[in-house]
Amino acid sequence: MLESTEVLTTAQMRAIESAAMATGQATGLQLMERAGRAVAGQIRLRWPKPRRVTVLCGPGNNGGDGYVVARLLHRAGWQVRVLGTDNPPGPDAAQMKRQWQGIGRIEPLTLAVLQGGAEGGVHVDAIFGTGLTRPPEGEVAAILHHLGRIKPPLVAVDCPSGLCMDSGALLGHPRGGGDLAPHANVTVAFHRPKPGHVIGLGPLLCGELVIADIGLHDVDSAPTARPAVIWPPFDIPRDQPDRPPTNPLLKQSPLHPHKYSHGHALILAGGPARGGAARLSARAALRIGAGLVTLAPPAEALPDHIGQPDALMRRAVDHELQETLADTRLNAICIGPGCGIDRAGALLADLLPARRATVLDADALTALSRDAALTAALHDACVLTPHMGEFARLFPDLAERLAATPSEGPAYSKLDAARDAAARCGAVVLLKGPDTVIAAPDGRARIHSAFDVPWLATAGAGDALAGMITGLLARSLPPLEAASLGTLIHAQAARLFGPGLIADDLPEMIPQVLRALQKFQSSSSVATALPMT
Ligand SMILES: NC(=O)C1=CN([C@@H]2O[C@H](COP(=O)(O)OP(=O)(O)OC[C@H]3O[C@@H](n4cnc5c(N)ncnc54)[C@H](OP(=O)(O)O)[C@@H]3O)[C@@H](O)[C@H]2O)[C@@H](O)CC1
Ligand SMILES: Nc1ncnc2c1ncn2[C@@H]1O[C@H](COP(=O)(O)OP(=O)(O)O)[C@@H](O)[C@H]1O
Ligand SMILES: [K+]
Repeated sequence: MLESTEVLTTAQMRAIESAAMATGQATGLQLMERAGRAVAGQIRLRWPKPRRVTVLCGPGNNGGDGYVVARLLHRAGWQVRVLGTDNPPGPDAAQMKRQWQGIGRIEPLTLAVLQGGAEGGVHVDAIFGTGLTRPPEGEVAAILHHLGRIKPPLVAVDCPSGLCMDSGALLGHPRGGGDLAPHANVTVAFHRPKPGHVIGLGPLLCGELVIADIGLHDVDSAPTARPAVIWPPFDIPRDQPDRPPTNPLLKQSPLHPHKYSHGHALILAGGPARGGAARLSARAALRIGAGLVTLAPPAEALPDHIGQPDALMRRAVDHELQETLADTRLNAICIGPGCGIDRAGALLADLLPARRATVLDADALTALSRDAALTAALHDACVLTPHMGEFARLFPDLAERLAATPSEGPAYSKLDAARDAAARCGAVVLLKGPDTVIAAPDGRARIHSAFDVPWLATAGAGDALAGMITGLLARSLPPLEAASLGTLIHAQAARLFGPGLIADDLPEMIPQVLRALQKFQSSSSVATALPMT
C-alpha cells in the first residue's frame, strides 16, 4: 500500500538524505541498514519459508543495501549467493560489504558466473538505484538482459536496475521499449515514490511498489522544490470508515443554495452529425454536479440534439460567442470535442479574451496549434487536455525531447514536459495516458496513475473527461484542482465499471464515485492522503 503521496525526484531525495545525516538524525549506515532490512522483510513476507536467493550487488549504495539483504536473509536461514563488483564502494557500502564477507563469499558479477550457479530461487536486483547516470553496459547489461529473458522471481531494491527514477525511462533504450528489461515482482523503494516509479515504464517494470519507511519523516521539511503529488487509485480507508461528508462537491453554498450557485457550464458542439462527443461532455458535466449545462451547436445542428437528457439545455451558437458570454453566469466552457477545427478556432478568438474558466480539448487543441495568436491568448483559468499526439502538435520541441532515446540520467520526463508546457502557455496542462500528468504554470504538478484500467482507453473517454473537468470548474474548483479531481473521478468510474466500459458509461458511474468520495474528509484529503490499493 502506498501511504505517501509526494513524489520526490532523485535530487530531492538526496537532499533529504543529506539533511538527515547533516543534522544527526541518522547516519548513512543506519539508513542503509533500515533500507536493507525493509527489503529483506518484504522478501520474507512473500516467501515465508527460507529458500535459495541470489543477491546481485552493484558498485554503489544500492549494492550496499544488497549486502544488508544478504546478511539478514542468511541470518533467517536462507541459502544466500552473492555476486558483486570489484569497484571500491563508498564507506557505508564498503562496511556492509565487509560484514557480508565475514559470513560468505562474493562471486564476480558476470553473466557466466550467474548462469553457472544453481538455477531457481529468488533474485535480488541491488545493482543500480538512484545513482544510475548512464546506460548499463558490458556484464551488467548482459545480466539484466538475461533476467529479462528468464524472468525469475525478482525483487528490486529501490528500482529495477537501468530504470531512470526521474523519468521512468530505461537509459539507452528507445522510449517504451522495455520488453527485454527485468520485470520485478516487487520493488521496495525508500521514503517516497520517485517519478520513475509511477510514470513511463516504471509501473510495468517495478511490479508491486512498496514504499518503505526508513525514518526520514522528521526531515521532510528539508528545502525541496515543489514535489509533485501522486493521485493514486483510491479506496475507502478501512481504519476510517465513516468520515463526515465534506468533499467540495457536496458542500452547500451559503444560506440559499440554488442551481446557479453550482455554476453554469457551456459545452460548444460541432456541426451536423458530429454532436456525440459534445453530448458526452455535457452529460458528464451534469452528472458531476454543474447546476446547469447548456449544449451549444450551430443552429443547423440543433435538431441533432433532441431527446435525452431532458436536464440538458440547448441553444444555437453560430460563429460568434460575444452575445452568449454576456451572460456572466456561464462560468465554465468546454470547447473541442466534436467541434471542428475551424469552428473551434473562430470561437476561441472570442472566448479566450473573456478569460472564463475553459477546458480546451480535441479540435480546440488542434486549432491552437495552428494559430500562435490563440496560444498567446491562453490564460491561467484554461485547462488543456492533450493526449500525446495533440501535445506533439502544440509543443513539438518538448515532445521531441520526451521521445528521444535517453542516453543519460536524469532523463527528460513526462512530468518535466507537462510542467514546461504549462509554464510556457500559462495554463494548466493535463497530459493524458495511463500516467496522466497535470501541471500548473507555477510548477505544481499531479500524477495520476491508471495503469490498472487499460479499458479506459476507449473512444470518447477523453470527451467525458473534458466534461467532468468543465463541471468541476462550474462548481468553482480552481483549474488544477478541477483537472486533478476530474481525472481521479474519471479513472475511478472506469475502475468501478470494469472491462467492457464504453465512454457512455462514464457519466453514469459518476454518482457511485461521488458516494465513495463522501467518505473523505475534505478535498485536500482526497488530494494528498489517498492510499493505493
Ligand atoms: N544515500 C543514502 O543515504 C541511502 C541510499 N540508499 C541506497 O543507495 C542508492 C543510491 O546509491 P548511489 O548514489 O551510490 O547510487 P547507485 O544507484 O548505487 O549507483 C551508483 C554507482 O553506480 C555507478 N554507475 C552508475 N551508472 C552506471 C552504469 N551505467 N554502469 C556502471 N556503473 C554505473 C556509479 O559510478 P559513477 O557514475 O560514479 O562512475 C556509482 O559507482 C539508492 O538507490 C538506495 O538503494 C539506501 O541505502 C538508503 C540510504
Ligand atoms: N492505457 C491506458 N490506461 C488507462 N487510461 C488510459 C490509457 N490510455 C489512455 N487512457 C486515458 O483514456 C482517455 C482517452 O482520452 P483520449 O485519448 O482523448 O480519447 P478520445 O479522444 O477517444 O476521447 C484519457 O483520459 C487517457 O488518460
Ligand atoms: K536496483
